[in-house]
Amino acid sequence: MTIRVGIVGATGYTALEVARLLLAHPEAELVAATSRAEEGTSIAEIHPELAGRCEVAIESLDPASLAKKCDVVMCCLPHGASAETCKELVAEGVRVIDFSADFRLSDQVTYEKWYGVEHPWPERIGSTVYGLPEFFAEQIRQADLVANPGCYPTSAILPLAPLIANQLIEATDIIVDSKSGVSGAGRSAKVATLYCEVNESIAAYGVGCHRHQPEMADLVQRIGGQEISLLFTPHLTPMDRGILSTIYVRPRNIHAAEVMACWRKQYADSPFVNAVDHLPATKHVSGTNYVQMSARDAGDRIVLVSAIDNLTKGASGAAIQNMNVMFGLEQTTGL
Ligand SMILES: NC(=O)C1=CN([C@@H]2O[C@H](COP(=O)(O)OP(=O)(O)OC[C@H]3O[C@@H](n4cnc5c(N)ncnc54)[C@H](OP(=O)(O)O)[C@@H]3O)[C@@H](O)[C@H]2O)C=CC1
Ligand SMILES: CC(=O)N[C@@H](CCC(=O)OP(=O)(O)O)C(=O)O
Repeated sequence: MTIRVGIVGATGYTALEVARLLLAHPEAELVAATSRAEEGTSIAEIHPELAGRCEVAIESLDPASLAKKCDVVMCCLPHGASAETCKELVAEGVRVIDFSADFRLSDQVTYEKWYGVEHPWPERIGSTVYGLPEFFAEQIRQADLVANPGCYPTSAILPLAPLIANQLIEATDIIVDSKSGVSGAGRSAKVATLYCEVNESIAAYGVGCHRHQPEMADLVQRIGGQEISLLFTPHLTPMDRGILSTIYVRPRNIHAAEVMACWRKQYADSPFVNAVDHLPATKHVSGTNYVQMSARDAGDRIVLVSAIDNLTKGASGAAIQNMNVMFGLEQTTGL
């Protein structure tokens, strides 16, 4: 059986990456795509990279019709707008992978504090599986709705969670310093992502108030089983894609070698997580679904470095990995 996939929000960057990955997937096919602005065109007209390879028409969103055509829908909308659409799609009986942050957190109070809006479907906050198959594959397999992880959180949770779970580092002294390519900000026009703003420049943003800070802390706590506090600072860098996170932790009588050993044991059966001896760079994982991470002793700290591609393991590759789990395929199929 071929898995029939639909994309909502087909004009964006993550949608393009889903379509690109589906072209190489042996068990799944893109059958429908929707957009508010580009109804009546085709996905190849909007994304010329796909010309001659993918001629799916773009239609306006009708949840009932999409549910009839699809086994799973990739909902590639911004947070806020996404929850409402996910609710309608799930009500129509189709399985949904939500790319936004709307269902990732454990509780409504934290969501409304950090996102500044009322949640349209609060019953599903805290009862939607977080789409990180490295830890939640069993729940993902059964799910009607999967909350695909945030890009920065993926780069921090994978290195940190096993170290907290095994009590190898101090839980209240963690600094996550991340750099992202500009595609992380999406395709819609914003002054902050104009060429002259980002070219030849690196800037911090969201200092002390970025909404991925509670997501990282929440998930590391849930997986690690103890309360943590962390400080997260993102930076925008003049690259198309990629995230590099440098994470400063305080060891509890261990060295970097024990961190590497812990990761290798934890992720022995996780095909996309690689503890590597070299210091990872975004180029090492570009266009792939891999996470590379490494650890170094540095005075009274250990420094962890992780690299992912924000559009692949940070979004669309992770969604395909989740889809594979939901439909009983190997996690690596098509990736
Ligand atoms: N870019 C990345 O690296 C990552 C993105 N994500 C998340 O994935 C989702 C998609 O991201 P990305 O593809 O980059 O975003 P884009 O901005 O590139 O695309 C989002 C699409 O959603 C549609 N849209 C925008 N606003 C609304 C709205 N108010 N109501 C309905 N539809 C709307 C637009 O399509 P149209 O106007 O044609 O309808 C747009 O093309 C977001 O939630 C993002 O936060 C998660 C991890 C990484
Ligand atoms: C570079 C850049 O702007 N990155 C985005 C995060 C990427 C993302 O899409 O996060 P969500 O899925 O949680 O929305 C940001 O900082 O908001």
